[in-house]
Amino acid sequence: MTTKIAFIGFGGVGQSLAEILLERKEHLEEMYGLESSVVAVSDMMKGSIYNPEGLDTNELLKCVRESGSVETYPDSPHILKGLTSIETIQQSNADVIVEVTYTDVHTGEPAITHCKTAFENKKSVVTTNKGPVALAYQELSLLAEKHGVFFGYEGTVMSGTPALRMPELTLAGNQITEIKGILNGTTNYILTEMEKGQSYEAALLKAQELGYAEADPTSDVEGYDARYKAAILSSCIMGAPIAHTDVECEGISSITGEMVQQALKEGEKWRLLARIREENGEMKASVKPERIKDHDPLAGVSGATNAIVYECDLAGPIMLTGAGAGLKETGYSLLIDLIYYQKQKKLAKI
Ligand SMILES: NC(=O)C1=CN([C@@H]2O[C@H](COP(=O)(O)OP(=O)(O)OC[C@H]3O[C@@H](n4cnc5c(N)ncnc54)[C@H](OP(=O)(O)O)[C@@H]3O)[C@@H](O)[C@H]2O)C=CC1
Ligand SMILES: N[C@@H](CC=O)C(=O)O
Repeated sequence: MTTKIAFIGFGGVGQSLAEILLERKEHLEEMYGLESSVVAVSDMMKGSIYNPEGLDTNELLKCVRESGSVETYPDSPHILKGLTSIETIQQSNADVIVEVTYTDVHTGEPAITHCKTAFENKKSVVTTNKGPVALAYQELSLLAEKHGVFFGYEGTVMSGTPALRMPELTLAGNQITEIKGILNGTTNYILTEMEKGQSYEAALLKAQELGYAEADPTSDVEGYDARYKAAILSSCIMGAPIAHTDVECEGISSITGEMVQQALKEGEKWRLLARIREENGEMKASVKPERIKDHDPLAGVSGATNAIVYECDLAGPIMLTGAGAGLKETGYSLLIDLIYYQKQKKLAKI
């Protein structure tokens, strides 16, 4: 049965998933039985469109890229334009809501409300928005369970690199005692560009152009994005919810070009490191720039690549490295969730 999809937010990541679904259509149907149809898009500035019978994704992407609005899509008897995000979630016939609005690093809204509304209307959610998972994971996963729907959020930590499913599935049975890593692509890109002599400002601009940075890049450079990711890892992987405000947080805005060059001369590199560990029965987490030795595996992680180390009591330390940001990579993280949604549907769990 065709999975009907509604996009709430249609920026870089949303458009990238739409493109992947188009390009891989046959492969997804043959390999995973994932037949999908985009029925709606609702975006703050790019407008809103709904056709219960499905939209032509090629045409949709053409409209948004050429005119900046999905509402230039040709009219037809079934098409409805102008629904708000909440109306789209409540009134459309979508099975899955792809929540890809901006991450608000203080309140998690409006994404938390989008997810709740979807679950209460028996719709599944896949999202790369860190707000709902960092701030309301317990409540939202219980709500999804209560309504028998799926909640996928793989891309909220390290985009398309399976930083959440790998420990949950492949490292199952271990007790994970500590997690540390580089969890923000933008700041790692800036620091490594500064190592090559580039200025902080020029590197940040490039990270924005490449689609790595948050809508407001303060979230990246002040560490708030990585702080959300630390909170997500603590509740989803360590099983210990921690308030994001309890994560010690310092960004990279005070790191100067001179500091970066001085560290290099002394055989060290600056990296923005997140650490989550249990101390005296209490979960502690921090995000801060640290100077690490050149031979530390984390020092070799450059550009928008991220890395994470899980300290496992049985398997020992396991390090995973891969993209931490990027439109295609993050679009792909949503595809992983859609494939898992499809698997659950097949098992009649949802
Ligand atoms: N880019 C990346 O590498 C990664 C991004 N993420 C997360 O994925 C999400 C999407 O990222 P990305 O596509 O890069 O961001 P963009 O800023 O490109 O896209 C977000 C879109 O959401 C729209 N939007 C904002 N608020 C609302 C609302 N209330 N209702 C409907 N639409 C809204 C924006 O509208 P408009 O601009 O038209 O006003 C924009 O088009 C973010 O939460 C981000 O943190 C996660 C991992 C990696
Ligand atoms: N802005 C974020 C995007 C992914 O979460 C980053 O740079 O890591």
